[in-house]
Amino acid sequence: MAGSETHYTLPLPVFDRPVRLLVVVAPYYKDIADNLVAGARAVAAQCGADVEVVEVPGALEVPTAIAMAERLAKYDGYVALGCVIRGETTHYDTVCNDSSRAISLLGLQGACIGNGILTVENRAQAEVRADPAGQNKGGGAAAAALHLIALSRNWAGQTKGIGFRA
Ligand SMILES: Nc1c(NC[C@H](O)[C@H](O)[C@H](O)CO)[nH]c(=O)[nH]c1=O
Ligand SMILES: CC(=O)[C@@H](O)COP(=O)(O)O
Repeated sequence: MAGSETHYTLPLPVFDRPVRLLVVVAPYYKDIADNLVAGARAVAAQCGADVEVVEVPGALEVPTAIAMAERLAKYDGYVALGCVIRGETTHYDTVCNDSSRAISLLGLQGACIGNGILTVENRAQAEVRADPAGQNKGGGAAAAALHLIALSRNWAGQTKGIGFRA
């Protein structure tokens, strides 16, 4: 790890055929969301991926929209973006946990999803995490989706098949 990095980052995958990414963003905090999308777009561009962006009202709607898109069989992967900032009530926990859980369940069903929904205590924490020149969590979520797409493509056709003997 070099300089001010806080964690190791895998090199981006290389693709030999087109990649279609859908970014599903909740612009509940619009400036934060805009930065997350900018970071995701920049990383997608580095891999030559095509990007479509759709907006939903809040983080809770993000996995629902991804599930709807997955049924279209049109995208190779998804980037979930948004920001949840703790308020006065327990609603914060519901929005954080349910959006995250639903995204994870979609992933276990085979969707290639990077989760870039920020779950923070205050706006300052969100700003540094969304900033493409800061922690760039939007870019990180795009990279995660791209890595899963690459893994899934590399493994396609490598099943044991009927009658396989080790
Ligand atoms: N409080 C935040 C929300 N809340 C809204 C929910 O996500 C949802 O849209 C509503 O309950 C209707 O189903 N959403 C965020 O993205 N961020 C928040 O901080
Ligand atoms: C994260 C939330 O759900 C939040 O913004 C709602 O705020 P509150 O708990 O004050 O209603």
